[in-house]
Amino acid sequence: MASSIAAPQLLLLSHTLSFFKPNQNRHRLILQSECTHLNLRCSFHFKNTALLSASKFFRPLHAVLNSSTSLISKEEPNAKQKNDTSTLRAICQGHVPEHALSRLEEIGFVVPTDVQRQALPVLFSGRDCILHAQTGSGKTLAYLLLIYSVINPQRSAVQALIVVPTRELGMQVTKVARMLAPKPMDITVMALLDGGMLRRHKSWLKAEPPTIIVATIASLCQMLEKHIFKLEAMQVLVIDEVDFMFNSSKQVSSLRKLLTIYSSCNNRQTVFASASIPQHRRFLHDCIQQKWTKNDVIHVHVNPIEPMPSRLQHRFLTCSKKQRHQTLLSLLQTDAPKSGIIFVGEQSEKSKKAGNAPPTTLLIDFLKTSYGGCSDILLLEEGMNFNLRAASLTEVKQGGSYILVATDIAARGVDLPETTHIYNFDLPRTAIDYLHRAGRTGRKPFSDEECYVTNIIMPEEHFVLQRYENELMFKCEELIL
Ligand SMILES: Nc1ncnc2c1ncn2[C@@H]1O[C@H](COP(=O)(O)OP(=O)(O)OP(=O)(O)O)[C@@H](O)[C@H]1O
Repeated sequence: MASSIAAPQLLLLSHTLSFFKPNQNRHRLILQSECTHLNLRCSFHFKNTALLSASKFFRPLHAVLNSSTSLISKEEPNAKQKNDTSTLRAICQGHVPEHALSRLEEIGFVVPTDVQRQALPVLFSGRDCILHAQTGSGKTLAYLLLIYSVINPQRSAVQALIVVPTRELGMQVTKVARMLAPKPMDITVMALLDGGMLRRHKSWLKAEPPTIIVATIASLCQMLEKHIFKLEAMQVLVIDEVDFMFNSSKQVSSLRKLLTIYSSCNNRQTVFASASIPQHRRFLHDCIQQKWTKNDVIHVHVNPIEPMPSRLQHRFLTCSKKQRHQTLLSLLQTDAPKSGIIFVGEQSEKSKKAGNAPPTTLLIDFLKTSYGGCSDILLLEEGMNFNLRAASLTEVKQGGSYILVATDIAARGVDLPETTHIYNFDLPRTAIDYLHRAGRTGRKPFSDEECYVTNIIMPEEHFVLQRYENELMFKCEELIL
């Protein structure tokens, strides 16, 4: 860009810059208007690059340029800018540093989703928030942008903590958080997850605390109990899939302990996120009562009358228990899905004790021998070790076409945007489980591609499906093959 600036323009630029005094909040406005004057009609990211490159020709001005560009994130938007919610940049300007905004645009995140449009102003105001919006609606980016708005890269302390229920979700959130970090990274993101090398993390935490930690609760508690790091400097705490965590007998007591410790920290901001928060009024009340949030906590509930994305098409097929493998096979042959997830129920204790093979294994073996589709058939379930679980997800993400046979471990948060078909080989146990399983498809916020959720049910399960339809307000069409 600098090479396209002619000498007279540089002169004009230097003339303009000579009026700058460091620490004036108006610097950016002047820079921007002068750049427009110079016909540099490109995004502000480029304007800065152009100015910084131009500054090499004007050594004395370099310091002024650098100080003025560092002011970009601190500039107060005017009233018109404040109301502009058409782009993520417009909403985040003045809160999120320029490097993160540029990264957002490079990745292709330009237009905000509904939850981002509604929640970001609330989050930037410092208020605690319950983010309650459909699956695949972009809650992760909303809370990450809040985190990027408050952290100070110069400070050597853990400043934000995101707690997630599974290792898989943790890896995914870590990846997005790292994507927003500038290069070379002065913001570090640690994944403190079950199955990780805690000893290595311990040394890292002691030597140089990361800016952001993404953690599962068990690994996190080990570090807190050993006083490896403290919560005092933490500005933001996010609990993702909060209803799942409160419902999990393994996680709930540690979660309560964490929230209680954090409630005594100064300068705190707490965010709870999920696509399902049953009895949300009660939950809100409890949060205030227990001091897990401040009194002015806000419940951002996006599209409450439509708990699931409207472009999901729900279907069902009825067959006997014995016919289920064959029915699924016919269905796959008819649909020929490029990418799909087949959800299978967990093996009962009784079946385990009897020494039976898990239903997932039986199904995978059946599909591998009888399904001729070109997709890779992969498995994801709790019983697998962490490396195998990671390998399955990596293969799914790399391969263009996949059939993933999974238990409910893949039902929460996992983001595989290419998935177009969900099959409930076994009906989920609750309506909320249905919502999260179904929500593994339809994850491209601005796409109108049709996505299918198909339930294979036995005649006696009709009424269960109807209950889910009433509870989640959707219509399930019968499919005849
Ligand atoms: N502004 C945006 N523009 C385009 N894509 C986006 C935007 N925000 C998020 N996405 C994409 O939307 C998908 C879903 O986002 P995300 O995983 O945050 O959903 P979620 O609301 O957390 O869903 P769940 O409740 O299922 O966990 C991701 O693939 C993400 O990259």
